[in-house]
Amino acid sequence: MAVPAGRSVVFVTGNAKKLEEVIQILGDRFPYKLVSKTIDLPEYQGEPDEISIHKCKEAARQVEGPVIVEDTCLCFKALGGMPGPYIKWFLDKLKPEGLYKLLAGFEDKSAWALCTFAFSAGKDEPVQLFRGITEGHIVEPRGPRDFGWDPCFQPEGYDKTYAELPKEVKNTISHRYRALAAMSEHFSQTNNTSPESKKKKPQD
Ligand SMILES: O=c1[nH]c(=O)c2ncn([C@@H]3O[C@H](COP(=O)(O)OP(=O)(O)OP(=O)(O)O)[C@@H](O)[C@H]3O)c2[nH]1
Ligand SMILES: [Mg+2]
Repeated sequence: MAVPAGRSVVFVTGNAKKLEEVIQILGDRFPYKLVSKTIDLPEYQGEPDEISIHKCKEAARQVEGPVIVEDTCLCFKALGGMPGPYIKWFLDKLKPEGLYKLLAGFEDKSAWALCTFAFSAGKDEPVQLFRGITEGHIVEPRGPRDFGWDPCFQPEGYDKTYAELPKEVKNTISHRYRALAAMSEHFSQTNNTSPESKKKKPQD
């Protein structure tokens, strides 16, 4: 499913830090004009794919046009993948210190961050998913506190937490970067092979 050339896609999120990273990561690599809209979409329950599909359908219903949404999970191996999509509430109540303490009784501190972008061309259109995973460990919080659980997630192969790493580094290894790379690649291909790509792109 492609978006007509030159069209805008609305990124619906209530999270300013997510939006900031998406803009930094995408730069001008995305073939459509990305505009953002702040809507606090419902926090659905279920498996990550189902949640992203629901979220995207609701966004498309409200925006009535092409939309992108994103849902982030932080999954602890020792807890069978929990908190997963419920990390928002765990973080809210426990803060990064409490997330670390949650694993006190377990030797295995390994975890993975999963980011799912979901795209729909509009209301009643199908939803496409693009996923990115970064593996790491849950550690005692270190670094600036300006974004969620970043201080307690140390990506594999690094001795710094997401929060301690320069943004330029986080943004080339993160779950969000990987999911966006998959989405950009898909749309670049769709864009290059669609008949519209051979025409001059109209300005918005
Ligand atoms: O330290 C972090 N580094 C990240 O890279 C990151 N990405 C998301 N989060 C947090 O994890 C929860 C996901 O929940 P979530 O996907 O439903 O997001 P949200 O409700 O804030 O926004 P949205 O659903 O309106 O887009 C929320 O608490 C986010 O703040 C992150 N924390
Ligand atoms: Mg949310």
